[in-house]
Amino acid sequence: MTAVDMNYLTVALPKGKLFDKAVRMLAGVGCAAEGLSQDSRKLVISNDDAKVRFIITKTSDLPTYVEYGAADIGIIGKDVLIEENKDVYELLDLKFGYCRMVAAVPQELMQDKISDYAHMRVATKYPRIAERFFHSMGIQMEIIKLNGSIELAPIVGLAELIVDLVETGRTLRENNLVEVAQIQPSTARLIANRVSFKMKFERINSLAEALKGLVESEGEK
Ligand SMILES: Nc1ncnc2c1ncn2[C@@H]1O[C@H](COP(=O)(O)OP(=O)(O)OP(=O)(O)O)[C@@H](O)[C@H]1O
Ligand SMILES: O=P(O)(O)OC[C@H]1O[C@H](OP(=O)(O)OP(=O)(O)O)[C@H](O)[C@@H]1O
Repeated sequence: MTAVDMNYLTVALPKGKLFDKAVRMLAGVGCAAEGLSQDSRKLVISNDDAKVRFIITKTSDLPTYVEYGAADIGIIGKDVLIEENKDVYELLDLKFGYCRMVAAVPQELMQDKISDYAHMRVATKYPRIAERFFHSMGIQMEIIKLNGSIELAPIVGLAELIVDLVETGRTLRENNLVEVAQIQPSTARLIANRVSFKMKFERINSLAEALKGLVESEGEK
């Protein structure tokens, strides 16, 4: 079966922090498959009765699968959606996976104002977001792209600042870093391929409506 099989809905799920809750929410609106787990080595899991198949992708690749129509819909963090900048529809804020993108520095490098950091080096997994933020502040910076453990960079002198996600603040604290700017809050979003949204409108729209109802009922608890 190919991704363009009109009878199937292909749903992309990101491996990692958002996976379990995304699976639970989809199951809550009747979109499920047996054995759907990120511990499994299987990357495609189908439910032939419900005519749905799930694909499990690396987080940062998920918008690409949806943009190209290899998946009809997907669930992904707003941070990744902005960073990857793909041509997809954002259908719904699923209101989980709360975190925020911040700029942070080692305590001893704290300055009075953000412009005092001009021309320093910024380590980040999110170069587009970092670039855009400093540009909007009228500050020229050198952006260094890393793939994880960003907090290490200022400790070993690779960069003076970082732009990274903060949830509890524990990672910043334990590495003696302090926030110097809030950049962007993030939650998980439901996204759709533009063509799929038209061709499979009934199915995608009713799923999005059901998820919206679930989000609202969870918000009331
Ligand atoms: N504490 C947190 N740290 C990072 N992301 C978080 C956190 N809380 C929620 N999120 C959300 O979860 C998404 C996925 O995070 P996760 O750490 O699983 O992926 P990743 O680290 O970007 O992927 P990979 O490990 O493949 O590089 C993030 O894009 C963000 O939207
Ligand atoms: O505020 P906290 O609750 O401490 O969470 C924030 C940390 O979690 C994420 O890292 P992750 O675990 O995804 O590892 P990574 O940096 O290697 O991607 C993020 O990049 C921070 O390092």
